[in-house]
Amino acid sequence: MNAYLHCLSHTPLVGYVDPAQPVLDEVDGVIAAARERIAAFDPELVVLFAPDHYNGFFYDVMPPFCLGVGATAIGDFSSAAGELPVPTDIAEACAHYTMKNGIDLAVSYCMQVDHGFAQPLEFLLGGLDSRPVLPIFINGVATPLPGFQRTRMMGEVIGRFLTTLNKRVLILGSGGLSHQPPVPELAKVDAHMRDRLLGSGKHLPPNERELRQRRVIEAAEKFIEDQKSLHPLNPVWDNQFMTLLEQKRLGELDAVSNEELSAIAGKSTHEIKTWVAAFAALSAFGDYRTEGRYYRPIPEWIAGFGSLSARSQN
Ligand SMILES: O=C(O)/C=C/c1cccc(O)c1O
Ligand SMILES: [Fe+2]
Repeated sequence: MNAYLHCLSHTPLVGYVDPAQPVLDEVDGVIAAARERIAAFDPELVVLFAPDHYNGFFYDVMPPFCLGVGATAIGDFSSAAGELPVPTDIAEACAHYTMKNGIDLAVSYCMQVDHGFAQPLEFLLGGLDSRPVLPIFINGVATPLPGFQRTRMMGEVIGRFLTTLNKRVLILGSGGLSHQPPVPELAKVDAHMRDRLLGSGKHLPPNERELRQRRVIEAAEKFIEDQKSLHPLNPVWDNQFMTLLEQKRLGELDAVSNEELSAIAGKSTHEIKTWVAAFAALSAFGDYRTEGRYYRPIPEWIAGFGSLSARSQN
C-alpha cells in the first residue's frame, strides 16, 4: 500500500505563446524527469484533482467538488480529447465512502472536463487512457469557492479511501500557482456571457470557441509586454506555498481566506487547492518525502509554473 504524488501547473498556452527555448527545455526536462519517476512507480490507479474553466461546470449547478464516475475531455486549445478510463466500481465506492465520512462530494456519470484534466494525463502519463483514473473536480473559478480547510478535509477522506484499495496509487494535482488569466465572472458579464455561464457554454459554437481561445492568447501576449495588464504573478507566495507542502504544514493554509488568496496571487490561484487535496490524500498513507521541486514564473503561459513530487514513506 503506497502512493506517489505529482502536482503540476497547467496552462493551455503551451504551443501558442511559448517562453524562450532554454526555458521550454528546462520545463520539458522537469516534466520528463517526473514522467520517469511515475513510470518507475508504475501506478495501478490515478486520482486526479483538477479544476474546470467553464467548459464542464456552470452556474446551473456548481458543486465545490465532483467525482467523475464517467468523464470526457473536450480537447480545448490543443489538449487531448476523449473518454477517461474511469473504473466505475472504484469510483462508486469512493463516492459512497466519502459521503459516509462527512464530505459532500457530488458525482457525475458524464463529467465534461478540459485542459485542466487532460494536460497532466498527457504530460505525465502519455495520454488520457494509459491508466485507470478517478477524476475529481475542485471548483477554482466560480464563486462561491470551497476554502482551504474543506478542500484539505476532502483530500484526507479520499486518501483514507485509497489506502483501503491495496493498490499503487498515483495522486495528481493540476493547476496554479499564482495567476489570473481572463476568466469571465458572473457579476461582471453581459447577458450573452451570463447565458453561457449559466450552462449554454457547455457546447460552444466553433466561432465562439475560437474567439474565447484568441482572447486568452492575446492576454498572454500583452502580459509579456506589461505584467500589470493582468494580476501579477507572485513568486514569493508560490514558493512559500510549496515550502508549506514540503514541510507538511497544510493546516496553516486554513487561515487564508479565498478573498485574501485572490488579492495575494490572483483569482485563478484557487487552482492550488488541487495541490492541497493531493497532499492531504497522500498524508493518509503516512509520512511522505518530496522530490523534484521546480518553480519559475512564466508570463508567456500566464502561470507561476510549479512542479513537485512526493512519495509515501512506508
Ligand atoms: O481560458 C481558459 O480556459 C484558461 C486559461 C488558462 C491560462 C493560464 C493558466 C491556466 O491555468 C489556465 O487555465
Ligand atoms: Fe487553469
